[in-house]
Amino acid sequence: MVKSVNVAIVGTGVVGSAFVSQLLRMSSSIKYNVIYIGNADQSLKAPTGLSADNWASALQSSKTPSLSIPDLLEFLKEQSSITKLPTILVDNTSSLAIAQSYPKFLENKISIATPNKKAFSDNYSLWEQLFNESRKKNDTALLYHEATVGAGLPIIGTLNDLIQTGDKIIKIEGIFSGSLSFIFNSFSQSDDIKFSDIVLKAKELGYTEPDPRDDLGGLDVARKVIILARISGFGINSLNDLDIESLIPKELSSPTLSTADFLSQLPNFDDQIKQQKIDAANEGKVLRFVGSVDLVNNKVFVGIAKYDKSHPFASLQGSDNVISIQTERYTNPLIVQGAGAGSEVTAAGVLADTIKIAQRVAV
Ligand SMILES: NC(=O)C1=CN([C@@H]2O[C@H](COP(=O)(O)OP(=O)(O)OC[C@H]3O[C@@H](n4cnc5c(N)ncnc54)[C@H](OP(=O)(O)O)[C@@H]3O)[C@@H](O)[C@H]2O)C=CC1
Ligand SMILES: N[C@@H](CC=O)C(=O)O
Ligand code: NA
Repeated sequence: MVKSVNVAIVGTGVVGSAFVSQLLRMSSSIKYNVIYIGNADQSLKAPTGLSADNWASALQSSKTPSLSIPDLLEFLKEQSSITKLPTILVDNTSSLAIAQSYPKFLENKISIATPNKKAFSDNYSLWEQLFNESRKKNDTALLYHEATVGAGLPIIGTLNDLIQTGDKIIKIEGIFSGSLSFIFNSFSQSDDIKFSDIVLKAKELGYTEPDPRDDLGGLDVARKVIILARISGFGINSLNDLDIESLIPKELSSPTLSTADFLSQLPNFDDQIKQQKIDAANEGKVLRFVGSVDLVNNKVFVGIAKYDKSHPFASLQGSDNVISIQTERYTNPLIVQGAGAGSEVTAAGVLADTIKIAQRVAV
């Protein structure tokens, strides 16, 4: 008999759209029953006849408003009970409110796959609720978040495997931001290119967070570093505990400045960052935005560093991430490298998690 599972998707932006299309195109021995697709405004509830080609126009013309979080939970419980199938919630938003509601969904036997970093890098109390002993033993509701670090690259699964098999993590370091990688790689390749133009290009290509200041301010890298530290047993309490180096000019750091105003004023500061690049080049070096977690001394670093042109971090391409994991067994670090942002690779990471969950819960 064919096994089935319900899938509810929130967020249909860069990652969410690619996710829905990949899911609806995928051939699989498990049947994925899409019961909800919603963005901030509209939704499709219990849709029928969806395909990779028609779902976006169906959603765009839908008159059904998106459900609030409590209403979504009730709707998913009701659908699980009508269809007698387990449900997977795929959160493709960057919403903190949705992230904070994961414990409620999990308590109600709804599994979650997500690239949203907020639940895992916010206050430690939420992390504890999600990964405490009784949650670990609960195999009716699973929580997978591979795409929260390195997008689709196998980082979190690899780290969990190393730890569960008894290895001890010594140091994790690398380039964790696809957008900053793209920005710095492009920036170091030409003298004519303007910093603000590359930032716009990274946004157009879907590499940045919904607000690119989350990338430029180092917050996105800090969130990834916190996630890796916590998985490795270093329970950083909150983002406030980290010193984060920022690329946002002080003059544009007001939280009341809109994203559009920030982007339109950024060109005024192109010369400032260009000077940093020239200073590094005069030393024969390039600038890179890096993160590291030292698990021997319980120290983290999030900021700009200078590398020799011959260093592997200096020769990255496009939006590549490179993550080096040094452990007791891997004294020469284990290295994962590849695209660390972008719609297709990230959606594939979320879809792979959805499949892993479905393989365990589908009936
Ligand atoms: N882009 C990338 O390369 C990567 C992204 N990620 C993570 O993936 C997530 C999505 O990123 P991305 O697709 O780029 O972001 P986008 O801004 O393109 O998409 C976000 C989507 O979430 C929807 N949304 C926002 N708030 C709510 C809400 N309260 N309820 C329902 N829907 C909501 C938005 O709705 P609307 O369309 O109506 O505005 C939009 O469809 C983020 O958490 C990001 O950090 C992780 C790895 C890589
Ligand atoms: N904005 C992020 C997207 C993936 O997490 C990045 O630039 O890496
Ligand atoms: Na990943």
